[in-house]
Amino acid sequence: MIRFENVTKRYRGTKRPALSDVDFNVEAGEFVFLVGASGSGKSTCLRLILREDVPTTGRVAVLGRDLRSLANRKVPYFRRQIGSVFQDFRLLPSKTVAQNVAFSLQVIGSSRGFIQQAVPEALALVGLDGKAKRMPHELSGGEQQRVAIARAIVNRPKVLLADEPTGNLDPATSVGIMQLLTRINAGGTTVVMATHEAAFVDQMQRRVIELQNGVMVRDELGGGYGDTSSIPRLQPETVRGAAAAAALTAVQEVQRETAAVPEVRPPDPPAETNRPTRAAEPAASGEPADAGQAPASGDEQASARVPRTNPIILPEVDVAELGMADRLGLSDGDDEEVGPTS
Ligand SMILES: Nc1ncnc2c1ncn2[C@@H]1O[C@H](COP(=O)(O)OP(=O)(O)OP(=O)(O)O)[C@@H](O)[C@H]1O
Repeated sequence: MIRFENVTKRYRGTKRPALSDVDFNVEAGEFVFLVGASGSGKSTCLRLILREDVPTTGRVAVLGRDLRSLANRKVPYFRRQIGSVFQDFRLLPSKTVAQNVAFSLQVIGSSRGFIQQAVPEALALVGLDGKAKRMPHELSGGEQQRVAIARAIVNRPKVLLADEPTGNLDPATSVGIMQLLTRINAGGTTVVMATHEAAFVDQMQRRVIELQNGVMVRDELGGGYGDTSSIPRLQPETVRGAAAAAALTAVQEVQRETAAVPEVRPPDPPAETNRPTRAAEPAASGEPADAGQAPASGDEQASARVPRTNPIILPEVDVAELGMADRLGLSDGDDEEVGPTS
């Protein structure tokens, strides 16, 4: 279905070829991950499959056609059989969800009847049947990518190319997109997906083609993402000034709380004398009540919750005085370490 024969692609003005002697064959119905570091040549592969570019040497054949001999005027017809989705969705912002999906059918001259039937079907497949009239900006990123997928498959292409389709999405949303692509593949569409998502590649155990600097270094059925040990790890590190910022926040919090506490005055003497008073009322001298007396009644407990002292008045914190700019690492040329240990 997709055949690369000793494909080398050299972009003008570059020293190193983007692809060097790449050779593989994708059969109908396969799900293939293209993996490799940034710049390894994944997108170049997809561009060659879509006939956006041609190899410098070697041959690319898709759906039985040698793309080098495909006349330019026939390229749009050829592309109708290939759906594409990208990291940045590429929706038309002024068209509704349904219009975005319908648009790809209108440009290829599909009949009104077919469009009216195919668009709702595609939106239902991607789980967006209730959102046909929404504008793209009213959707989440995951929903926008679903629209893009609906647009890519509405014409029932034989091949779906996906270039980092989850690159802009959070992990949970990405899982939904991967499930959707798996479902589309299960329906018979060949899927070729370029990705950096090691976890998905490891979990799905599909065919993996790995590129390194344009060279195909692995073609493995049921493979994982591969060796990620060379990828730098993100280590927890001390954030400069974090301790000072936390301390300032805590002080300001206390200030706010104490400022909000009403001044505590001894309660007025009760009109009646038939209730216990000693534990609830401070002594005339202002001394706190003796906690060692008889168990307090409900009233007394409520009274005991009232703060018994005047609020602590803290002076306003002068940020400049604390040298916050320095402590937050915002001043020039100051190497002083301020962190949890200082
Ligand atoms: N139009 C172009 N002109 C010149 N060089 C290009 C062009 N497109 C890509 N390249 C170069 O070809 C190499 C492969 O690029 P490609 O975009 O295929 O890599 P990639 O694996 O898809 O990277 P990423 O994961 O970052 O998308 C890179 O060195 C890149 O700089």
